[in-house]
Amino acid sequence: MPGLALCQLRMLTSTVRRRALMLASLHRPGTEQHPSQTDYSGCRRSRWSSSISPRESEPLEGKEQRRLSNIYKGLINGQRACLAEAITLVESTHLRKRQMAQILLQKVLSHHREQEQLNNGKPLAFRVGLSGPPGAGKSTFIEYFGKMLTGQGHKVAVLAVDPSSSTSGGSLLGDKTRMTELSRDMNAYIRPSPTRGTLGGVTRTTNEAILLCESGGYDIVLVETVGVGQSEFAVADMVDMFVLLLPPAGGDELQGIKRGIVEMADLVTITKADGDLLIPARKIQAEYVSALKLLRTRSKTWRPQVLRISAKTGEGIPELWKKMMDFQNIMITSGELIARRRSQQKVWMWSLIRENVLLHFRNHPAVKDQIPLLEEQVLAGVLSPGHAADMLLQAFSESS
Ligand SMILES: Nc1nc2c(ncn2[C@@H]2O[C@H](COP(=O)(O)OP(=O)(O)OP(=O)(O)O)[C@@H](O)[C@H]2O)c(=O)[nH]1
Repeated sequence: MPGLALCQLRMLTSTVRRRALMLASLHRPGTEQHPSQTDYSGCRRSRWSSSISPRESEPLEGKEQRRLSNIYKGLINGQRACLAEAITLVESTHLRKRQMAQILLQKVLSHHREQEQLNNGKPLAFRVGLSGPPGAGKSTFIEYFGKMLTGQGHKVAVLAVDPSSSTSGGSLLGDKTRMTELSRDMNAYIRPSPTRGTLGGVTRTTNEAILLCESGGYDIVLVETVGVGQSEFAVADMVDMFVLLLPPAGGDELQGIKRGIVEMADLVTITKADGDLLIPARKIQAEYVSALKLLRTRSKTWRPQVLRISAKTGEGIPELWKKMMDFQNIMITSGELIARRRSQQKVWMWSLIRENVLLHFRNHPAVKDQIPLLEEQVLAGVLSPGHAADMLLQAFSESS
């Protein structure tokens, strides 16, 4: 390895170690710092202008410290306004706000771990992903289900991952007007999908929002996504249980459902099983029962099942909740739930790295101007994709 590269690697290793030690001390009980005391001023500025690491931050000003401190206190005391403010902070693309968000998240993580220890190591909340094609009946179901759960004394948060909102500028999912009753319930918190950002960015902020909701005392977190694009896979990677909602319609309407996503499902739920739709719902249920037998299972201890529900009559919904709790108990007892969460942390870290590295690459002066030209040549068939990628990567590595 050339001397310069070796030297850079050593510097990077020591920076990473220093930072890991600093964060570890933030997590250790008894060594937590108040957000306002967390000072990263001794750290150098990174060349990665797009990075969101607190390593880059200037010390917090007094008013920023007070703001973070108020948000944190309000959040852990269950104040919805503070939860909303905390999520707005993590969703912000403004660099300074992202830095503040990271400081808040460190503190929240530390609080979260303490609470889990007090809870005998058991998770504080049950994270459930809900996905299905447009019109499957997701919001009608969440409205009914959410009300049932708050009626039983739970606190329910509904978060949305909606890739279409980034392009359309409006959020389909989690929209409060879709769940009028639940949005008025003081024990429910509904957060629409952010209307800006890439899917990667939206999934990162959703992961962070889950943590914030849990710290705000919400013991059931429902993460809703529309069954298009890659968002269902992203959601399956951030929850304890992934539930697929399918309408009682076959053929064309279900063609968009990817086989891969059925494999991710811990439960398949056929919606609208009432009135004239009851017979088609039974038929679809039987089809999915047969199809699931052929698919490999994700868990060693849980076999996915197919249920029928109606959010209009409420039929099947208490049974669905019972199945969900069975799943949670089995997964906690077998240790799979904790293992799933741990591996999700790694997936999350790598997806963050991928997103940041790609952004850095695309914006790097050595390649930025070349990208449109090379893309054009690849599209015209003049240059092979492999050759174009090699040229860009070489230009990048030579200048880094
Ligand atoms: N009969 C019957 N109709 C239902 C039921 N649940 C939902 N619907 C109807 O199905 C349609 C779509 O329901 P939504 O809850 O808006 O579906 P969604 O999946 O949230 O739709 P998107 O917002 O497009 O993703 C509406 O007209 C609902 O009234 C049900 O249990 N029974």
